[in-house]
Amino acid sequence: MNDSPEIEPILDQMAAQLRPLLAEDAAMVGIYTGGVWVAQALHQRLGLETELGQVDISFYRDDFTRIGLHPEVRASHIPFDVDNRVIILVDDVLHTGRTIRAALNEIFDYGRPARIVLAVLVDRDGRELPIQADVVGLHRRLAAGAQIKLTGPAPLQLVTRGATEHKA
Ligand SMILES: O=P(O)(O)OC[C@H]1O[C@H](OP(=O)(O)OP(=O)(O)O)[C@H](O)[C@@H]1O
Ligand SMILES: O=c1cc[nH]c(=O)[nH]1
Repeated sequence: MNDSPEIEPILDQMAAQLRPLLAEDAAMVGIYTGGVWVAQALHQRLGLETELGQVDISFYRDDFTRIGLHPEVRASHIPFDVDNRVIILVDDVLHTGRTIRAALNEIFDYGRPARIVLAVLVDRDGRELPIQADVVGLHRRLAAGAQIKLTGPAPLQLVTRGATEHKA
């Protein structure tokens, strides 16, 4: 079901919430795939000088040894020194929290940031780890089998698949 709200105003709102949290040398990292699209939009709105970083968390997944490698693994690229920096970590959907756990592990392999701020376009229910976002575009409560997916890169749209959404 394509029930996509307008994404551009949500991105504007997220950028406005992020602005006061930025230190002078703040940098941004997006998680492939959808998180990179959202990060590109926020990076541009915030006018960050540091080049956008991208991570593919496939090697850091906690089920990696069970399911193996996704056929389409992209190279992670963090083109700045993470030590002592404020890093804005961006993803499209926060669900169980396992992707964010993996991304944090990967970032810490590069160094020790001063702070990591988490921004997500959609915060849906179903957390399995104690991870919360600092900036959220929209909240969704979905039935267990349902999925909300960001399609893109242009236009960015949210598509809900599976069971019916029961509460916004
Ligand atoms: O909180 P979690 O339960 O970990 O789920 C959230 C992740 O699920 C989706 O990624 P997916 O693995 O589908 O990859 P994609 O971004 O390439 O579609 C989404 O983009 C988030 O990264
Ligand atoms: O609904 C969901 C859950 C996990 N990942 C998504 O992209 N959507």
